[in-house]
Amino acid sequence: DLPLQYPGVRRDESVIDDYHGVKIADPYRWLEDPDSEETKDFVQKQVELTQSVLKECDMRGKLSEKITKLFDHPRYDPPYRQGNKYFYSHNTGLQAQNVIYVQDSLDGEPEVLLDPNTLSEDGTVSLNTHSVSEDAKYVAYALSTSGSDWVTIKVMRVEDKKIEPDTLSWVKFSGISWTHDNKGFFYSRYPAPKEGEDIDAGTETNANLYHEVYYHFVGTDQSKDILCWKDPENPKYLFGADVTEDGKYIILSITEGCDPVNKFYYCDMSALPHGLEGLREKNDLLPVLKLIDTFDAMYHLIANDDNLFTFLTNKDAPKYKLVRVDLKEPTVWTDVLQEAEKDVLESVRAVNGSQMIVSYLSDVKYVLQIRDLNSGNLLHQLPVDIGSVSGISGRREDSTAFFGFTSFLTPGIIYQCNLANEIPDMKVFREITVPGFDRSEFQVDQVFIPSKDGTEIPMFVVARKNIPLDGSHPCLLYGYGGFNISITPYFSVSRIVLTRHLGAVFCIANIRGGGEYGEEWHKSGSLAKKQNCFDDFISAAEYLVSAGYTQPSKLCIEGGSNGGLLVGACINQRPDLFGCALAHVGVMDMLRFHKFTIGHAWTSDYGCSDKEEEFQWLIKYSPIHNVRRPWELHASQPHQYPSTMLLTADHDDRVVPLHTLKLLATLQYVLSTSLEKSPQTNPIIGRIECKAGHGGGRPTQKMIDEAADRYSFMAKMLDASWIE
Ligand SMILES: O=C(NCC(=O)N1CCC[C@H]1C(=O)O)OCc1ccccc1
Repeated sequence: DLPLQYPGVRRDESVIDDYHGVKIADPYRWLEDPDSEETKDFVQKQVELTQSVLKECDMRGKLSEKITKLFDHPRYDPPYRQGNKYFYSHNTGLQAQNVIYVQDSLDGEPEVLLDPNTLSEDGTVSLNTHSVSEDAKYVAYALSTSGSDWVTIKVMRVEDKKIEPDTLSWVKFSGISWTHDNKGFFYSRYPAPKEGEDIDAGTETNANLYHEVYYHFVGTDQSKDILCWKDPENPKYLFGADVTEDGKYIILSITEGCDPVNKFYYCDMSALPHGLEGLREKNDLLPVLKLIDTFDAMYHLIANDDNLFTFLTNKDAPKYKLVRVDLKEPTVWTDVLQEAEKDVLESVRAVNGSQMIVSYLSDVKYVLQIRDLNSGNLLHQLPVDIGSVSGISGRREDSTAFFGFTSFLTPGIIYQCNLANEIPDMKVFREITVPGFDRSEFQVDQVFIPSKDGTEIPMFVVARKNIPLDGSHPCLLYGYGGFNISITPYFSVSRIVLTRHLGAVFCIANIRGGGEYGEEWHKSGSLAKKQNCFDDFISAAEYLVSAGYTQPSKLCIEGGSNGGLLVGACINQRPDLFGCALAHVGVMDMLRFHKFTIGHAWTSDYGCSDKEEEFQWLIKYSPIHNVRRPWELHASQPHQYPSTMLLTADHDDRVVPLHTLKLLATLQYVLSTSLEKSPQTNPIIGRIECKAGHGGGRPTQKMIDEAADRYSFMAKMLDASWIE
């Protein structure tokens, strides 16, 4: 087939930056302005080009139908108790957004409490977070529009569902934490942008700086909120304020990036002679005590008994451990639960008086235990399959805990764990079933493959049972590799459809940079060692070919955000190894990412081009700076780039769309010139969604439409055939 005709795009050769003496051109700098007519025109032309390619992807209809059908099953999150009521999130199947229900008891008649579907015609208003007051009289909730990170907090009375006038704006990266007098809650926000209300929040790119903590009194105007914390000397800092489970302390966690490290300040509420109102009169900040005032480790409060505080930490423990301190003797720390030999202490939930539910990550699978909170001693092992545990709910005053379980072939099970008995009994509280899904048709394997430097990389392989390893199967290899995030088994409707109807092999490579083996694993895939992520992913791809699962022309790589960077870097480094590449909302300009919205927080994994040594790391793999005509890469056997779809959305203010637009323009330009030497017939296209963001809060129909687009593109490019 003929090479695609790409839109002619202006290159401004006059934009040359000087990085520590190295001149770097940035001809598509003008694409960084989302509001310019020229950028809008660029986007429009790319949307039209992509539509013309998708029209030829004839599996789109069938994929959309199968994904819709399989997705149309009831889904629940584990319930949690607050006051004398229970709350849970539920979706009947195809609702745009999940709905929050309230019950008077676990088997009481559920009532709709918060239904975001009533807040917009197209389902683009989503519930970002919510928090019920201690007495369950109020629920405060944060709404996001079009998937932006900006949220507006509202308050509703639980009893009669009356929405209070309270409206809190310019909230971002915020929790909601109520004081136990139920008068109000702490939240975090940024100063209102100087251009005021008229921006289309989520489409702007300016940096988020000067985070602040406020306290809001229910029934008052936001202008009356109490400023509790800010730090103008450190504009990058992010703050989170929480009230302890006993209601006695306000804790303030301070981070300056995405590393698992934080400062930990606290304030004994009884030390506030006139309560929080007192702060307003004196125009003071919260009178905190600084327990931890460095960023050399993470301190996550698990429980306190008055001034005895128990923390989950990675201090001298890259696989995490539990420590305890008496606030009255802040230099004396004792170990409650030592760092494990191999497993990562992933989460701890204090429940049932002085017990705790402890979850470990063991070779990327969850292990669940009940331990004694005071001694750390093991009490019981809870039997869970290979998969992921989520949403552990339960408190110290509860003897019942709930948690969710999911895996590649398990849509979802909610377990109820009664801890009152000597032997805790785990029973199925709810099981999600998916009509038309027969798990016996599939199998899941976990393999460990050597990377370039010999490091063993775990990889999950999901396929139909007993496929012949004859290299004939379309294969989708997914990866992330950063920010201490572990990609553990989860039920994915779209991947099940691909495995069932295209005979695809779906693989997740747990490459370095993630949290799968703790902080060492994270660090060995970041900063100067970021190339390890790409080497690991390339090794995983080579294994899938050499083991006979697939062949390069049938291999598709996929990743989102930091995983989009992974895909962008890998097609530059090994264009010969893949037949297709799908990069969602990728970080593609590694020299400028820190200038936009919250990008400055990612220097903890990437470094920053403002520093010479770090510039040298970044320029070597930055996707937009390393696009080469394959002939330049391998004159002997020039291999064109894989068919590539870059995806982004206009309200993505986590990873701003300019990254994707600049890479799209660069690829289309470089790969469509000197075709005689480096033929490029594989299409390079962009899918640019409107009224959508980084991914969170996307309504069901938009998720299905995007999956149908990208996987029908993949099916076409891998020349896959449909299996009824
Ligand atoms: O930026 C992130 N998270 C990292 C993130 O979203 N990243 C990191 C790289 C690109 C993108 C992604 O992979 O989703 O979240 C905002 C935040 C909140 C509180 C403290 C620090 C930061």
